[in-house]
Amino acid sequence: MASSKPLSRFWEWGRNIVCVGRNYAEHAKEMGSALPAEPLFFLKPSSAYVREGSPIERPYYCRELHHEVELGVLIGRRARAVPQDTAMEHVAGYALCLDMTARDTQKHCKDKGLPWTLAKGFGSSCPVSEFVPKEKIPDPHKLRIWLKVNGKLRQEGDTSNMIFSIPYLISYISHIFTLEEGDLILTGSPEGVGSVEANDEIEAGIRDVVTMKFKVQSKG
Ligand SMILES: O=C(O)/C=C/C(=O)CC(=O)C(=O)O
Ligand SMILES: [Mg+2]
Repeated sequence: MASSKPLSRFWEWGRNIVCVGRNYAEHAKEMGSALPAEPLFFLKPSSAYVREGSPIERPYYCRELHHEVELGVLIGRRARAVPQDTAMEHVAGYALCLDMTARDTQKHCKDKGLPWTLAKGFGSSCPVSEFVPKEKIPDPHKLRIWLKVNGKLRQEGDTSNMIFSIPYLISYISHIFTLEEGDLILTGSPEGVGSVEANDEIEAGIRDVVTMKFKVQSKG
């Protein structure tokens, strides 16, 4: 377990949340989506952050709220058009993250060719664990990430199965816009995504590194 105190300043700064999609072949397959030739990404507002102790809230327009467990990469130093071979120098550390998704809304957006903001960017759509400094994770591509709902295992994946590696993602994104200190990159979900209901408890972890628990808000 990470023994260090969380560096909450990273979360409090309220920086950008950049999410990568379809970065695991098995998840793209379960969604019936083609594998991306280049990274697919979208943004969440910083108000999407939620820390342990606060609930995940289902947006009023959503009937099918899904969990996606993902490794988060926290940027520690500004990255502007950086090459892959120095990209990891810009990483401060990691966090476990959930990319909570209004799946029915996302399907509607996909069908209509609309952006995914309603489906992915609502308040509390980005629960995060405590911050894990990079020194505690020698190789972020050798991690086991998992998620349980009410004690039952739903997702378990290995970060070695990412289609686009972390240096590739940092380099790619940094050629489109500058990544600032405190920005968080969600690196995509492995397979096994599924629905949660009011009062469900989500527990998730990076094996031997960190765990976190969140409750889904009851209705009313
Ligand atoms: O392909 C789809 O229909 C949906 C993909 C996602 O929701 C993308 C992600 O957020 C992900 O892969 O983690
Ligand atoms: Mg995702």
